[in-house]
Amino acid sequence: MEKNSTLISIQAAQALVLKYSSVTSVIVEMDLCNALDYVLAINVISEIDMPPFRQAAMDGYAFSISSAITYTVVAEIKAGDNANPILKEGEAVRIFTGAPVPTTANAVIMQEKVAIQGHKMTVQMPLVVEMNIRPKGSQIKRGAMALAKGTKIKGAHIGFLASIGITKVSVYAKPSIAIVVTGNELKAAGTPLEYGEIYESNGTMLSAVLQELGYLKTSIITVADDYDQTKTTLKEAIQVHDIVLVTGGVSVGDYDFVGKALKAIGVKEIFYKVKQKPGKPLFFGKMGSVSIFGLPGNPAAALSCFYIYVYPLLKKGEGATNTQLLSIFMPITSDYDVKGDRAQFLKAQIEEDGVQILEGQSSAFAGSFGAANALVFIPEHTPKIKKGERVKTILLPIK
Ligand SMILES: Nc1nc2c(c(=O)[nH]1)N[C@H]1C(S)=C(S)[C@@H](COP(=O)(O)OP(=O)(O)OC[C@H]3O[C@@H](n4cnc5c(N)ncnc54)[C@H](O)[C@@H]3O)O[C@H]1N2
Ligand code: MOO
Repeated sequence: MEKNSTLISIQAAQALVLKYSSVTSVIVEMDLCNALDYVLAINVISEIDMPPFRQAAMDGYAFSISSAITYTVVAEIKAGDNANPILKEGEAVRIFTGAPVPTTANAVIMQEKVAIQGHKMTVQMPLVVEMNIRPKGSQIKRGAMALAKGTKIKGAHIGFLASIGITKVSVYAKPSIAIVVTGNELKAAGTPLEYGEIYESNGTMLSAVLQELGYLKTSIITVADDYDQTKTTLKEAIQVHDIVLVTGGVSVGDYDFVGKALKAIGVKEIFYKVKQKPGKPLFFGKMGSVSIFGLPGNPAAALSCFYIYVYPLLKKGEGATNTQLLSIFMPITSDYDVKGDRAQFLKAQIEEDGVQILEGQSSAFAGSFGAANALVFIPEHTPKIKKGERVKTILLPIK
């Protein structure tokens, strides 16, 4: 990492992150019930027809339509019954939702639409062949694709795959992610602060945000502002993780050891410093297949950089084609004076009539991020934005 590297543009930095990241190559088989938020690596093919038999969709009566309007009820079939009685003309069975419809019946009438007298059932509505019968395989046929490779597995997918008897799926392994927080001033919450200390929050925040995105394999490692310790810690973290997010120590101060340490252990710098606010001192490097981000220590800057650069890398790893966060153009709700020349990401809240840029834009303040559901992107050299002007609004992937 060179102190005087030229700042690169946001677009160039984003392109480099994608260039140096790839779809996760490790595929693991796992129990379906644990597969939430994993990305399917191999298509799932259904081994059964669903439904596996002609299924009653209503509680009522099943019969074969004839010219008669009154039928004799000869049997009862409920869900789970293994029964397929042969119905003669004029005969019906009492049937319940989910039960197998006899092969010899071609209609189910709901019980609200019949009159019953003893064993006689009289239909009180026009009949249509196959009414209220879910055809065998109508949801999915045996041999058809149930879920395509590349799908991020949601709760509904798990339900559908369970319905066709799938118990295991092959998914891309999730990367293991180290969050290395640097700084002598950092103290774990729970103990009183000495003068000059602050509570560590970047590690906790990034781990929570990763968890929100479905990445649970994270470890938070703390290191003091000490060159040798920083080197050893980073080396160890890189050896056993796929992605290393370092926060703090990436700027130019005498005690900012991250860049020097990364260089000394052989991390290849892909870029350092981006023409943006916040997050100017952002570092991205590679060591073998491991991606290393040096995020700024300022919490809001670290989180901005996470969404703009780390998120796309994670999406690429999942095999997604759209790796950036979704963005839309929206009018801003009041005039905004832009400070500085760098392109900016401003914490913002989408409201009914547009997007509001929030108070508290300092990269040291994490609080306003909590109120934000979007980041407004302001291109470089924009002095002022007038109320109603449409601005690029990046939607945050928050729950
Ligand atoms: N002479 C210059 N000074 C600075 C520049 C510059 O260009 N020239 N850039 C500024 C900008 S912009 C940023 S951003 C910061 C980034 O610095 P570092 O990444 O080296 O971060 P630190 O100095 O270690 O910390 C910055 C700030 O954040 C607090 N911090 C750090 N880690 C955590 C944590 N885990 N949890 C909570 N808070 C944390 C730290 O105490 C500092 O207050 O550099 C500027 N300086
Ligand atoms: O670029 Mo720094 O991230 O503004 O505070």
